[in-house]
Amino acid sequence: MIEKVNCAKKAIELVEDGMIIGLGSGTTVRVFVEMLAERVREGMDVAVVPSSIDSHMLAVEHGIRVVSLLEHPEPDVCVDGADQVDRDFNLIKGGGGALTREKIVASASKKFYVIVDESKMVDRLSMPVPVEVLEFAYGFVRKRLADLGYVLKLREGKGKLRPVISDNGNLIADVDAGVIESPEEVEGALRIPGIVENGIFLAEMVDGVVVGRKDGAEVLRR
Ligand SMILES: O=C[C@H](O)[C@H](O)[C@H](O)COP(=O)(O)O
Repeated sequence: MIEKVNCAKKAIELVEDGMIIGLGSGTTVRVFVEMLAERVREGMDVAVVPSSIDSHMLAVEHGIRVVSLLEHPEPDVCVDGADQVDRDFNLIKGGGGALTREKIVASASKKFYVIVDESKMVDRLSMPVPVEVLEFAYGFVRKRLADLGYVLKLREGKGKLRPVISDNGNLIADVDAGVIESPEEVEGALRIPGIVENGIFLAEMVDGVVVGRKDGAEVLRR
């Protein structure tokens, strides 16, 4: 937890008065929101474009002004967590099923900063890749992935029978692609009609990674 706090503290330094902030989702973002709310109470004027219903509610509960991507199609900065970050800054995201809106908000923003504790830093991406799939296409997508040697598994929910449904009304599933040698290749292979989006965020999107450790945090840039 202290790692997340240190990480969020450092990320707050990247935020300036008057900014529109693309807001990611997840537990690290939650800590960031708490600190951002403090700044807002102190008089900082910012607004957020949330990437999930969860983040939207969180911002509202903390008294942070929420705006839409329709009004602000190019936020100044996006701050979001990740499930894994490799040595080149490729990411896997979507552990919370928010990958599609997160990828949209991160792509739309002028800068994209990833906030993680050091346990997320890995040599190579290796966890199953979250995907959002149209229910209509599920059988086809599963077969196409099996033909490529990948196993697709529907996400098991908590407090709900499967499948987990995204904020956009689609299925959330995970693709086991083993240890990923080439994130570009796997990301390309996951571009199948019916997969709305996949959880590989290529390094070219990332402006910096804020890594939280027990004794502080640092911003790594490419
Ligand atoms: O769908 C969820 C998001 O991609 C999160 O940003 C990611 O899962 C990291 O979340 P956390 O900060 O809770 O580890």
